[in-house]
Amino acid sequence: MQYTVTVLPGDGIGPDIIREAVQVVERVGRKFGHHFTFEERLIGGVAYDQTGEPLPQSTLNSALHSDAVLLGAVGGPKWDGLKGEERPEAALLGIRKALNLFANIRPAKIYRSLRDACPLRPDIIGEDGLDIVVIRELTGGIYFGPRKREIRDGVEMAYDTMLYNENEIRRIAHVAFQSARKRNHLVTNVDKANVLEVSRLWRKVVMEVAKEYPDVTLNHLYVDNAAMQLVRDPKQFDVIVTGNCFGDILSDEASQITGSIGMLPSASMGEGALGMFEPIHGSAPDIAGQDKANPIATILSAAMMFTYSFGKLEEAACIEKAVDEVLEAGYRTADIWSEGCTLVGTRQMGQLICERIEAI
Ligand SMILES: NC(=O)C1=CN([C@@H]2O[C@H](COP(=O)(O)OP(=O)(O)OC[C@H]3O[C@@H](n4cnc5c(N)ncnc54)[C@H](O)[C@@H]3O)[C@@H](O)[C@H]2O)C=CC1
Ligand SMILES: CC(C)CC(=O)C(=O)O
Ligand SMILES: [Mg+2]
Repeated sequence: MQYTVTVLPGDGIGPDIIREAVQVVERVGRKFGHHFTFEERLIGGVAYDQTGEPLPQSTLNSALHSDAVLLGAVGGPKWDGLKGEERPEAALLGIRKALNLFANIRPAKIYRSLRDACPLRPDIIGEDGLDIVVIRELTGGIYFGPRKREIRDGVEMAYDTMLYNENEIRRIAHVAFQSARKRNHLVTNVDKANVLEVSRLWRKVVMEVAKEYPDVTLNHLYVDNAAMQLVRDPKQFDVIVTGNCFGDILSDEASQITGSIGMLPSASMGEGALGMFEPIHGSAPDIAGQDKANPIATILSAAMMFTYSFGKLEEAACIEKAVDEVLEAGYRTADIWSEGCTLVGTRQMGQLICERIEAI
């Protein structure tokens, strides 16, 4: 097959990790007989520096006519002083909205070889490890509601608005229930319905959608309790469905259970096959350009691209198996390193995974 992929390295460690993910995609392409055209475009701080806007139209145009988008990360202290809409993060929100990628799928798995990197007691995780998925609504909620900063009566004030309509809630709820049907038939809805009106609507709509999935059990947790339960007993979860902000925070928390934020991939999908694939972490300016970043989250995001945008499950499984085998062989970037393992940099980790793909 022939695929066009828009590649958006972005800022900080973005170029470091994207370079490795692109090599992996090329290697899988050669192995399975696919041809890729990569269109590299600007996004984030680097785009602002070169064009005066963090999300140039040429980037959006490329994404819109591609089969998929592969993104590194955006942002960093260099751009922290910019106005809201000029900031690199605004570009990320903007491209998600422009492509209508409302469903952010964030799996959190513990690799057998990384049990030592999990900070929880071994009896909490048990022999069969952990495999949960956070389904985060991605184009609504407080990151997109009306906001303002102003001075009233000499006092500086600001507000953001958490806003959802029933259609936005219904479509993400369907994604969660359909996901649960392919997994362990359990959805945990996370909201703050004891306080927030928007959460009361959210919960009502999720309960309505649940009636269409009688084979799936639905639970509800308030987000503060959910944050606590994730580290107390993460195995009680299968699919977590939640809003944009809560999902952002809970998935970072879940990443620590798996060992490192450098391990967790994501897929952002809309109604069609076009998706954007990116690690859940940010641009990690503290380690950018130092060959220290873990590229696995981005490489696993590329695996999700094969599954969700191309429907190529064998190719995705090949990448996942290669990652597993490299970890089993004891190779670790610094964030997941432990005694007795071989410390490798970003490039070597990418290279090792490419070699395994060849060998599988
Ligand atoms: N999707 C995106 O592009 C996101 C961008 N950001 C932006 O990134 C910048 C930095 O944000 P932070 O809050 O520091 O979050 P971050 O996720 O970039 O970094 C948090 C910590 O995790 C480490 N880390 C992250 N990815 C890693 C990897 N692949 N390998 C090893 N260690 C890794 C970092 O070194 C840092 O200590 C900010 O400008 C923020 O707005 C934050 C989150 C998501
Ligand atoms: C701009 C932020 C919403 C990015 C982020 O933290 C994320 O999507 O995980
Ligand atoms: Mg985040």
